[in-house]
Amino acid sequence: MTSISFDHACFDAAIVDLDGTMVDTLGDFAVSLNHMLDDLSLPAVAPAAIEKMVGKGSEHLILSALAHVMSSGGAAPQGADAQALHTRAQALFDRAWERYQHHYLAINGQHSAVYPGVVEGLKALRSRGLRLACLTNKPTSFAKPLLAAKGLDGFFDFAFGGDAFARKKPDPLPLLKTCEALGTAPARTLMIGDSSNDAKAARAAGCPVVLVTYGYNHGEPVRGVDADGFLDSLAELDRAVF
Ligand SMILES: O=C(O)COP(=O)(O)O
Ligand SMILES: [Mg+2]
Repeated sequence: MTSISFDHACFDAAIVDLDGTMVDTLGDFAVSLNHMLDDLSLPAVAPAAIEKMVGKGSEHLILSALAHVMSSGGAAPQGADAQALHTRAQALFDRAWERYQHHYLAINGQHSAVYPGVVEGLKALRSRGLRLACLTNKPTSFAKPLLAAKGLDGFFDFAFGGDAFARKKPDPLPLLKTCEALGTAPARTLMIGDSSNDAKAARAAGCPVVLVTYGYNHGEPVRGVDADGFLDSLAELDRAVF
């Protein structure tokens, strides 16, 4: 159940996160990363480990996966060992990114599913006259075909990826730029996400923020994050926000 209640007159627009909020993309991440690791003759990484690495963009995801398998998936090394591991992972980055991009674009959406309640929630927001933008940390070239493949693109006036602006969430810049594109004030633009990244960016930008309880929050309980409310399904937006 939801613990929020907003008057719809509070909002002119909503900014909606993609991975972990609208689409469960863990399968796409696992397939693409493991093809990439195989191309580099490195061992595979389990989806449970990948889930904790998602949300901070592709560069972070690739470096985390490389470091994870290069440390044999054991306890994260500390201090000088961690630095040495990061340097080794960084040395493989360019080749890894090229392989990852190749594989991701080849399978984009095939191992992913729209979460229950998403379409109902987006329809409710639109029917109240809110403008919508999708704002994700994944590259725009991955995000746009994914939204189209899942039939979600028609809801959005804009779709911006992690490479659309100079900095990614949790920096407030992408939210402020998205509000600018939408022509709405941050205080009247609701952020809907699944992680502390979304909430921190929203707080710093001055946007109200609600988080879904089913996504990826870097392996931490999402209800511990500072947000204005939590939703078990975007379908709850119909009752919670209006
Ligand atoms: O890190 C990613 O690629 C996913 O990011 P998102 O949760 O902002 O959509
Ligand atoms: Mg997310």
